[in-house]
Amino acid sequence: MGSNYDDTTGDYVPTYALSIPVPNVQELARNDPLQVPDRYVQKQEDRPQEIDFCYLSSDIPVIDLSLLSNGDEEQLKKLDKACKEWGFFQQVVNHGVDKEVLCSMKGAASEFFELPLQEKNKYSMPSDDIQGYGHAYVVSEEQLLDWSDALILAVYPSQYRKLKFWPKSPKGLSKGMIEEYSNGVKKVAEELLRSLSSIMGMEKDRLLEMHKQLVQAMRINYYPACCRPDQVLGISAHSDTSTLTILMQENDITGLQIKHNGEWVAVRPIPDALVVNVGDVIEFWSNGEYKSIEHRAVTNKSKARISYATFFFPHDDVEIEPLDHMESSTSPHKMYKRVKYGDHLRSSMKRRMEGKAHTEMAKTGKT
Ligand SMILES: COc1ccc(-c2cc(=O)c3c(O)c(OC)c(OC)c(O)c3o2)cc1
Ligand SMILES: O=C(O)CCC(=O)C(=O)O
Ligand SMILES: [Fe+2]
Repeated sequence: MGSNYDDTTGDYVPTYALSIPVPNVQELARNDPLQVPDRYVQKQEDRPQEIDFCYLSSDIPVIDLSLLSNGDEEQLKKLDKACKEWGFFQQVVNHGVDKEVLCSMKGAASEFFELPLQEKNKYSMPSDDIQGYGHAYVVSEEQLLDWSDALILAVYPSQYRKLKFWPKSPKGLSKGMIEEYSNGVKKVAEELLRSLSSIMGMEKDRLLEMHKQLVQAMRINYYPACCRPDQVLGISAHSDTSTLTILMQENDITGLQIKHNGEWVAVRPIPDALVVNVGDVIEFWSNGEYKSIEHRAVTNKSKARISYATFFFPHDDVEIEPLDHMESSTSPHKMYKRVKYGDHLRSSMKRRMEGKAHTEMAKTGKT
């Protein structure tokens, strides 16, 4: 497992997998809005089809964080059910992150993406890093590509930050702004981890302690409008390698879809709600009782969409394996092999995002 010296902070920061440089999609769409290059056209079976509305967005569980943090039994039951049946839930009310902070983050990020390419490229992601502006998870010249660009930043612990990738303009997407937003969603994640600890039959702080150090990274996705939204994917189907992911989406553009009982369900945004999904680490610790959710993002013809994913995950050295007490009558043995978290994260980054392939491989220990 590697680390790199960061000359802006003087710290050693973990390094990740190589990614092959690919064109900027926003520029591609701007230069030729009526064409989709072949490399972005998905295989027939992966293309977003019309969803037949077997499940509706409104079926996705909604959790009230303020009730949950007061130990409300009904919300705890709802959380347990949401994690078991969906791996995914929306919090509408009382998540505690100031609406102004959510709005400022959105305004600042759209200003960033509107900067000229030359300006944004000052923060360009090197091929041997996962931080910066560009594309991660591109592992072969033949791989089909997603219709999006991203800005990825490690936020906590602060020594993982590489400040050379933190935008200096526009002023709005400043260090202070990113920290304010990140501190807000961190409190939400910590609260949820306490409740998850309880429903997994442990002391409230146990899950947090098991991280050794709660690592937090942010990925701001930019999906340009696309003339053929039926042929491309904004982000291919995947589950997050995190413990939990908190996603903020635009209030008025639908793009996120989750796989539920084999069907894709559109997650229509609820204004100012934070969307939360269970990541692979919870799936492993819970011995598969709570599943990391497979999800993807689709594009649309008329509007660009921006989404803000914050990943929370353990320190690289933490050994992840199903907890002894999570072996149950339905899964009487440990379904996943023990793996160092850093190895799981890096091996998932060495592969293209492909649904839940990496959690399936973790069952055999061949990640
Ligand atoms: C030190 O800088 C970083 C470390 C890790 C990440 C990061 C963590 C993830 O868990 C993660 C992820 O789960 C993911 O979904 C598969 C993803 O792509 C959509 C990530 O880019 C990602 O990054 C970031 C920065
Ligand atoms: O844009 C979205 O709604 C999904 C983004 C996502 O899945 C991710 O960044 O991991
Ligand atoms: Fe994701």
